[in-house]
Amino acid sequence: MAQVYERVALIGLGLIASSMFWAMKRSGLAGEITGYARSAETRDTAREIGLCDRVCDTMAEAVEGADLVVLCVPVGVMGAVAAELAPALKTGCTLTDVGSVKADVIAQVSPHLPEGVHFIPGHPLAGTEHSGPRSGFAELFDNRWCLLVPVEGTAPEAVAQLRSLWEGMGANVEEMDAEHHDLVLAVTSHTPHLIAYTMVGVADDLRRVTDSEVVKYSAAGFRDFTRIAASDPTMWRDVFLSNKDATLEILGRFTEELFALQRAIRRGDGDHLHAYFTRTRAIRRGIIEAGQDTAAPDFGRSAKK
Ligand SMILES: NC(=O)c1ccc[n+]([C@@H]2O[C@H](COP(=O)([O-])OP(=O)(O)OC[C@H]3O[C@@H](n4cnc5c(N)ncnc54)[C@H](O)[C@@H]3O)[C@@H](O)[C@H]2O)c1
Ligand SMILES: O=C(O)C(=O)C[C@]1(C(=O)O)C=C[C@@H](O)C=C1
Repeated sequence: MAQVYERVALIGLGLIASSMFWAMKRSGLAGEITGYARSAETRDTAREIGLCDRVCDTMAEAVEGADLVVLCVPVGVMGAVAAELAPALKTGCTLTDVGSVKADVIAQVSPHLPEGVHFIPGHPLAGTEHSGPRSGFAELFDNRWCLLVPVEGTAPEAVAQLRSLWEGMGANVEEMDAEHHDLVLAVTSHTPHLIAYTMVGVADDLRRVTDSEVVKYSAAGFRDFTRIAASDPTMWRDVFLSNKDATLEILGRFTEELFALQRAIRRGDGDHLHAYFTRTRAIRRGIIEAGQDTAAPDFGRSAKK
């Protein structure tokens, strides 16, 4: 595949940045890829494992001369990071991010950007419960969605170039507006994570009553919850604070449905339960038929942590 950008800078060297690096290298999508991480330990690890062509000790050095700069940090610090690197951005470059929330990131980052920089927020719908520079892999984005959220007036050529990069990394690209993105993700990703965190917390409380039986007899459904609830605490704290309104809206609806199911159980209303589960089963089948069963490919990584 042809090169899409001559110079790319990755800011924050965790799961998503490292996966982008390996995916770009797999298909020769970038000439030189520089990287910056806040901690010296992460920079040392990156150098040790060959993550990035050049690992820089300052953000300005990493960004200097880059045609594409990708913010791969938790959503709560996007604004501060953008403010720090803005003076070093090359005129005409594209700045994007991979954050899980879009409206708040746009509000944080936009005020810091100089004229002549194309800001195109993005979000790959792909991840795992692992984090850090060693957790990335080239196949992470294969056949996954990447949502781009261009702000009004963005040059179409800049959007097309970023789209080519994501397609080259294996993703299917769609454009969406920020508010819609945040509501959809509150339903499909953010609230499910909160429910998983809660369920594992409840089981942990119960463990005190049942000794270690929760772990010993953990069934497949609960184990899936524990995988999700093992996700990075900083990332997810920021997601909920950042996507507050949409998450609260979906949680409100969730609570209403939960109460209705609770009442059906108390009243012995099997018809209600059966009809509800029949409806949800059809949704799962629809996802599989559409080829969107999003179980993350493991590639042996679960053994790594
Ligand atoms: N993990 C997922 O499943 C997933 C999927 C899609 C998008 N995202 C989004 O991608 C972004 C990165 O997530 P990740 O999973 O790669 O996280 P990660 O924890 O693996 O990596 C985050 C990196 O950001 C660095 N960082 C943290 N605070 C910083 C600061 N103030 N200044 C500079 N660097 C800082 C960390 O040191 C780390 O290197 C987040 O915004 C997240 O919402 C995550
Ligand atoms: O597979 C996982 O572990 C994920 O949680 C990935 C997942 C999600 O599907 O909810 C998590 C957050 C992102 O912003 C995008 C993807």
